[in-house]
Amino acid sequence: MTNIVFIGAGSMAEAIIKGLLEEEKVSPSSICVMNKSDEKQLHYLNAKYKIEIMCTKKLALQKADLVFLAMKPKDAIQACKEIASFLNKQAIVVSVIAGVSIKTIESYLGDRPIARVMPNTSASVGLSASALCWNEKINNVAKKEIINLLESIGTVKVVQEVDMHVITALSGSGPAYLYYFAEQFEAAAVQHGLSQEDARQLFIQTMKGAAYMLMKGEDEPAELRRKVTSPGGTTEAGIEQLMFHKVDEAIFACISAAQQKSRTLGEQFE
Ligand SMILES: NC(=O)C1=CN([C@@H]2O[C@H](COP(=O)(O)OP(=O)(O)OC[C@H]3O[C@@H](n4cnc5c(N)ncnc54)[C@H](OP(=O)(O)O)[C@@H]3O)[C@@H](O)[C@H]2O)C=CC1
Ligand SMILES: O=C(O)[C@@H]1CCC=N1
Repeated sequence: MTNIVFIGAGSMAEAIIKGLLEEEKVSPSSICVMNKSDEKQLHYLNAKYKIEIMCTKKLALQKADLVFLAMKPKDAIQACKEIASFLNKQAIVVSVIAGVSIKTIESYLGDRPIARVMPNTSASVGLSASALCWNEKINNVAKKEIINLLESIGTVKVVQEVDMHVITALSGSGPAYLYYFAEQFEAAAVQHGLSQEDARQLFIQTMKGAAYMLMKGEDEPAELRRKVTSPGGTTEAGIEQLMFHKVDEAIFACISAAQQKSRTLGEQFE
């Protein structure tokens, strides 16, 4: 993939660009990024990553091998209309847009190779959990190239498109839930007298250690929890409060609402 164009220059585009460049999978000069109007953001990206920003839409898209659609769902139709006539026939379109189906994108960009990926912002440190699906126009060579490229920003799971809504809710939005937990646990520890610095460091390391234990996969999550929870001890007292306050129901409602929002966002454009 020698020429990559990003349509959209926000958080997700930057996270992917940062991950790709850090892995040296592509050179800065092979990436061109454009947005709707925020020139300051383009200059920031150019200064930080040395990627191209002054590209002419028509020329950049005519020679693009890969085009990332990285705008909000509400801007997707307008953006697709703006690029449709300039895209070359071979260009592979990779959409990171939440909710919007491949079929909808095909209806604006025509019958061409289109993939949909749901990454997350941990792409910027090479730790995205990306889910990927595609239409039948993507050949095996292109599949391998896309997977190879996305592996430079984290793990890649090839999935059925129908699963993308719940995946968006789980791992696309997921980092935000964990940051929310970090905020709340830190605040609670500070209210009980710990310094913010100590609270943050201890909680981060706790999340990292727990994630590592889960990754090793030697025990189920429930068994790992049991090993921490001494009968009549502190963990039991804490978990009882999580159960009393129905955190399980809150988490179910969180995933339900997020996946439903993904469906609704997509349906708006069908
Ligand atoms: N943020 C996240 O954690 C994740 C986001 N996503 C998906 O990624 C997409 C982008 O999200 P995010 O990066 O957070 O959004 P941002 O708001 O940060 O960025 C959106 C970008 O799209 C640009 N844009 C809007 N309209 C057009 C247009 N017509 N032509 C070119 N560029 C345009 C904006 O330009 P300007 O600023 O000039 O208006 C801006 O650069 C969304 O669809 C989201 O669902 C997926 C996974 C995770
Ligand atoms: O909040 C959003 O809509 C996007 C999609 C997944 C993460 N952020």
